[in-house]
Amino acid sequence: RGAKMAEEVAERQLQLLREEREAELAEKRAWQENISLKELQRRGVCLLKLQAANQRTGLYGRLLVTFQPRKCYSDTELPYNSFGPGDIVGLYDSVSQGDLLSTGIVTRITSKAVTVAFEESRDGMLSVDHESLYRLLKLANDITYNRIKKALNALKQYHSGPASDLIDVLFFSSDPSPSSETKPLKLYNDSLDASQREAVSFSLAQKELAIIHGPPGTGKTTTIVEIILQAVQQGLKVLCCAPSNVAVDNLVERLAGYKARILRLGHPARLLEPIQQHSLDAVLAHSDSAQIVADVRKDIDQAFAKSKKSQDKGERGHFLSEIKALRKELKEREETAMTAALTHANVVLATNTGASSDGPLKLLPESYFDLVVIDECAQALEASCWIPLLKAPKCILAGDHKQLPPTIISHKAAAKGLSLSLMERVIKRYGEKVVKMLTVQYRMHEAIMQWASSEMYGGQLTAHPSVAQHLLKDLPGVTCTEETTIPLLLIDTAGCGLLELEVEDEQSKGNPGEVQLVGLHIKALVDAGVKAQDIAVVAPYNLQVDMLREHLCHRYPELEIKSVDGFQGREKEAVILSFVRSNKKGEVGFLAEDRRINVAVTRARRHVAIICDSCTVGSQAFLARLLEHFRQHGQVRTAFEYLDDLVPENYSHRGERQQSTKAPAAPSPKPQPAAGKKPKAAAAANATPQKQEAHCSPSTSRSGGESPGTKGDTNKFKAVLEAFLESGKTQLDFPSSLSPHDRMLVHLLAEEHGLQHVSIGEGTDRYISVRKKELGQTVVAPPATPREQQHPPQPQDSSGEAPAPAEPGGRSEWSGKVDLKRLHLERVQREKARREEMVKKEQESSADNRGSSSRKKDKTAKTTTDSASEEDIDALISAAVKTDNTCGFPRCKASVTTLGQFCPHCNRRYCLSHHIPEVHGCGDKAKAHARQWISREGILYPGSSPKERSLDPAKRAHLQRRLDKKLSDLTNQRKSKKKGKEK
Ligand SMILES: Nc1ncnc2c1ncn2[C@@H]1O[C@H](COP(=O)(O)OP(=O)(O)OP(=O)(O)O)[C@@H](O)[C@H]1O
Ligand SMILES: [Zn+2]
Ligand SMILES: [Zn+2]
Repeated sequence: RGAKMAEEVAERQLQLLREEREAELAEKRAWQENISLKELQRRGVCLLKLQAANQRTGLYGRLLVTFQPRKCYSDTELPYNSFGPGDIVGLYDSVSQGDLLSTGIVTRITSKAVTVAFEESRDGMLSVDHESLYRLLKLANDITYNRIKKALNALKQYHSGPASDLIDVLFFSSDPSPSSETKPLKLYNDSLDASQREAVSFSLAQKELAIIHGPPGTGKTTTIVEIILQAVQQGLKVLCCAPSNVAVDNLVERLAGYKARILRLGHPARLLEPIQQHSLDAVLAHSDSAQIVADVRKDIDQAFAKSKKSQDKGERGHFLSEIKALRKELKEREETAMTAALTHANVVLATNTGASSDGPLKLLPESYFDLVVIDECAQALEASCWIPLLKAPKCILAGDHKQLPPTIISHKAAAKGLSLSLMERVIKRYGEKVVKMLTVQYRMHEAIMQWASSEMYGGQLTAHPSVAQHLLKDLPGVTCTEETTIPLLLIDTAGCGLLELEVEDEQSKGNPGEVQLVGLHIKALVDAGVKAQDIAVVAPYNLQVDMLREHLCHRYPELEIKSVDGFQGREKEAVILSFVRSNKKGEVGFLAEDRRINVAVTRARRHVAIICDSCTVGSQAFLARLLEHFRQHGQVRTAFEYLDDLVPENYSHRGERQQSTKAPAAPSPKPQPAAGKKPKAAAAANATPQKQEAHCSPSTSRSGGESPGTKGDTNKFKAVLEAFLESGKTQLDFPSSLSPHDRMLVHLLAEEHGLQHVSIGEGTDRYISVRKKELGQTVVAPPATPREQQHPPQPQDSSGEAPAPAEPGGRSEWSGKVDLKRLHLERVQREKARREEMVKKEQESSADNRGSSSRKKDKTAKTTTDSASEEDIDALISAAVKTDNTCGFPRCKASVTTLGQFCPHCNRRYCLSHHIPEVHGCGDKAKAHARQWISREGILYPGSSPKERSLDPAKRAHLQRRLDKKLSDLTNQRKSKKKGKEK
């Protein structure tokens, strides 16, 4: 029955592969026909204008030619390309129109040269001269296809052989045999954790099949290496494969560290010595017969050179037949040496296709191997796994089927099951019986891991203590900033009008606004000392990847910018994700694949920043939960904080209009059609809270010019509020369908009209409620929403003197002028001052050692205790001002009588270089305040600071005064700065 099933599956796989092959060929054809060579080069699949730098004879008598860019300049590098070892390329004459000279395999690629191995062509010798220009084009890889096809045909006809029992188990015709008893193991690596140890002994004890499920960072390779070493110890011969050269090299490198006798077949992707020395080429070069083989090759090269020089046809023919004879001799000698190398090794490593029987493995007997190990099995086509699987009675599959499956060009073939990996197929059937999952991860900060764990891995992951709390700030050379001390950051563009580009192609989406935000966040990280090489920018769409590269590559050459799919298997200290999608329909396209998001997030070790439109992206439940996780456990910022020229006129009233002619290359969103706005205004007029999907059509305009939609909204809300003021009602609830931006408008207008307002409810249920103020009384938020805060605006004189007592219910003077942009500016300033301070501190510290600063220290200490005990803040301030007219910062002697700034958090005055809260130690308080404030604006969700609880009214008023004071100070500061600029 197993044979029957195997036959069916093999037949079906063959059919799907044919479809896939067709799709691949069609794609390559389309490239060649419709796309210019330049464009192909830009896409990395073509290299133009190459010169042959050198040629020699390699393994199997193949001609190895190294190509370099034309030597116009001394130090030319190859352009960006996606060529890799094992790729099939076509060699073309650069001048003539597309003459295919030969096809070959890339064997090596560096930044400056690519080496291609050309098979012996039927009609004699390929001749490459050193003057002409050539181009290389990646071709559909028919070697891979043919090898897979061959393996499937072999599977179809498999009657008896080493893999018979395994085939039965993998096609469910017989259950896995009970596992054997094993002695306790003596581990090679005794730092393995419990789950890894369990996986090792389980794998060794199983008869036919074991699966190791290794979630991100759980040491899957570490575990496999131990299993292989143990198997070798037991005298087994192991064939170890993976779908990609990179994954194979990874195993080679790790096994080499244990001095195992290993042999790497095929073309290592990496040129590192520890890997190269185990390649078949290198092993043969060191073998006994190496000298003879080398001599024969030299003879071939000489005969070849002579044949080229010779004019006489007969003479040339003579050389060519000599070469033929020499090649035959070479082949025999090489095969003898290869067989010796293969049998000497205990572990043979190759890609799945590299394990094909048309390669060196044909030299070994059929039942040679005892165990096949396939790493990254969830990323391999099942069909490709059958190439190695037919060679042994037992297999161990390792991988993570919760990450992305193999890339498949034909959507149809994928849908019909081609993308279902062997690993997933078998797990679906046998489950626990054959799987062990690794559960301790050594990569991510706990907060990053937690989401992936609960969404994808049944909540079973734990973070190893060595990584559980690690942050960017813990890296050498990185200073503490807001950005380097948080593992999760969500930069939300909801309501900011940063729409995705309108491109027809579902595959290529871009978002210039997000590109900008990525750039700003990178700058913040790099300024804090994070190395660009420790940062990755990951986007799900290639167009966005291109745009990000264009914008960022020259500034940060070390920065890696990749698609999610291209970053699988990798990790970085900091990962910035640009989700791209921002549209009214809530379309998320590619993002709807949970596994893609899982991969994207779990690349990060210490910091993940997601830049997205929470409105669009949040329309998908899985993504909504991701964003919610960030709100709960991370920090949330709005894009308004970053982009100065994004703040539309309505956010900053009275002549503070942004003249943002310097707006970056971004699509100017089309003005919203008035009709689209009507329902919202009508809903607002109805003024009944409705539970419906948050309506979040981006209603702001990037341009500083007229934005009819926004203006219209302002006027409508204004009218609604004015009607309410004249009515006898005391409370007006706006519907929850208002976008965050609209809530903000209402907020600002309410302030202008001296109305109190609260935002109530969570997420999409959130709505804003406006109330008339009763003099001398504070309206308290409904008890159901303890986190909510009113925003009673307090007028403050802004002279920098001690603040006047609060006047509840007074009309706000500054309300309209406050905007989120200010919070951003504030933060920028804080960070700047903080850095300057660090430098200064270093300089001061030496001087301090001898100087007597004790007098000053006493004073500071006194003020601290005062501030801690005093309740009457105003009294305290005047006292402090009287007793101390030098800066409150330890060791600073600057006078603050005229130029000081008051810190509302610690109630002290500081000189201009120390007044920033972060500089003198009030950073956390200031941050909490800023966040709270954003939350209250309704532009963001209140989850950003979950610890903030409802305060009693007195304390709240007190805090409010401090905040107000700070903000008015900042306003003044900005005003004076502006004046300064104008001069
Ligand atoms: N038992 C362990 N104790 C300490 N560190 C470990 C342990 N196991 C793995 N690690 C560390 O975790 C990191 C990832 O391990 P490894 O390279 O084996 O995983 P991988 O399988 O390549 O990655 P992934 O699990 O993401 O596929 C490495 O830095 C490794 O040193
Ligand atoms: Zn302070
Ligand atoms: Zn100072």
